[in-house]
Amino acid sequence: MPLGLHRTNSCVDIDFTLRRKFKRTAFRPLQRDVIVAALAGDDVFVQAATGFGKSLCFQLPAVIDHGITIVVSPLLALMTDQVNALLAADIAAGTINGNTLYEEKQRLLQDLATGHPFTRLLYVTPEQCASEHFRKHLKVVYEQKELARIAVDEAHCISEWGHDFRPSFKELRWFRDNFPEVPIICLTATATEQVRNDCINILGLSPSKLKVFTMSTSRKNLHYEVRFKSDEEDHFDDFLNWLKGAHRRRAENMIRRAELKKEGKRLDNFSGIIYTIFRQDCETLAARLRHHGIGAKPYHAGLRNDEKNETLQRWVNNDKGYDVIVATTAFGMGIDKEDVRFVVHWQLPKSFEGFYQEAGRAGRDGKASMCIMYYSREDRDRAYNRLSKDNIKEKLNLAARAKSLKALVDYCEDVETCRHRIITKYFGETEIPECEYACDWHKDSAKLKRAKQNGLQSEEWVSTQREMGRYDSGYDGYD
Ligand SMILES: Nc1ncnc2c1ncn2[C@@H]1O[C@H](COP(=O)(O)OP(=O)(O)OP(=O)(O)O)[C@@H](O)[C@H]1O
Repeated sequence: MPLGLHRTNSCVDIDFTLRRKFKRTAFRPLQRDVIVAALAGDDVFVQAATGFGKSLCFQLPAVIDHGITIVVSPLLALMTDQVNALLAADIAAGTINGNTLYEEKQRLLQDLATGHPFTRLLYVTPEQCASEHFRKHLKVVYEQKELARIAVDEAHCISEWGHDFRPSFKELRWFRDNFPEVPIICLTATATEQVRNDCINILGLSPSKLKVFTMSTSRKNLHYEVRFKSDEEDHFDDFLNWLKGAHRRRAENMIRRAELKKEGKRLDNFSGIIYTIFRQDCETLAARLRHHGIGAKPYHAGLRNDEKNETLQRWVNNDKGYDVIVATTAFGMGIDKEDVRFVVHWQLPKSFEGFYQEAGRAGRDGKASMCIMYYSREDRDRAYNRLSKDNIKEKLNLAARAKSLKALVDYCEDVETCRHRIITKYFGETEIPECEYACDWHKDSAKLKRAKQNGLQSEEWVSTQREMGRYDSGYDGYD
């Protein structure tokens, strides 16, 4: 007899659980269908925009179903954040990762060893899943028919064609090989068709029982804009003017003013993230902004853990002095702060998907938010340069990464197309996304063309400078 669970759930429970446990009044489009498929025991592949609400797609079934759900994620911040939120909702959840205290880890392992765990959702890293000790415990749970489901978050990490390939994700195939009846749900915001196929094949999702849900990657409340620059000028003033302008407009808008007052919010609490590539930029840029009265703080891997935690917490709480975080890549992934009003890329990031995910930290409450990319041809060349150096170190998926970077450069250089359209097309969508003046091209295409003409150095100038060795890569490693 197969060791899978006997499923007797009825859809009637779903709305009740949504309201009672998750304190939400209605599902977002397709969330219900995903949850119904998961509860029916199907394998599920979900691709949906950043901020769509993918977590609910495995959390709600985990609460309804009998047994434990193992959630595999590469993002430590996400695990802690989600576990805390679940515990606050009185749902038994835990995480085992590199930061878990010894006692807590032992408690969770003992819970598994009973075969009938009390924990409903256990968040683990892919590395943890590869440990023999952990696997032994999971087998006990499986034999007791208490292993409800495996959820693989950020599933694109499985594919060598993904922007964030992690070899440890490939080992997750072990679940299907050892627990063939236990359904798997995998979720991502960023998968091209190739990445999607890789996820399905590598995890061994069964074609006969697989439900694929792909939703548009489009986020219509995000306003995308590219601002052109060159090495010859500092774009700090351009950004400062934009930010001060946003503060001013808030102050002048009587209705908004009254709303903020009622909510007890500061006028200058215009929360945002600036992504930079270099640690040094985080420090200097944050200091320059502070000098101009902006509450800005740096965040990078060179800071102490307690400093980073304090900065993150105070930014999430909207404390004065913590409005803008100047961070190296990947800051905020897994942090569910809903009122981020802008995300700025100070330089060209290293992949299209990385750009999309980082920009996607903005406007998770559905309100209009800005995503500004500062682009120069010198930055473009430096990005290609770093790519080749990274590859010397890692020897990993160079072709995929070069393709992704090229797509991002094309996005920046394109002054003939809606930005939302470029993004959805990259992810293989054919439908034209809605864009109501939510990109620089739709707002004023002639102005955009002029800005490119005036703002970028010509290719000839860039190549001459390169040949003369006038700029180096400034590269000291990503965080
Ligand atoms: N049905 C719903 N009604 C209201 N809010 C919801 C609903 N579903 C999810 N949310 C909220 O939406 C926010 C985003 O959800 P979640 O963190 O799961 O996004 P995500 O799809 O994983 O995005 P990302 O890929 O960017 O991490 C959360 O605050 C979550 O509580």
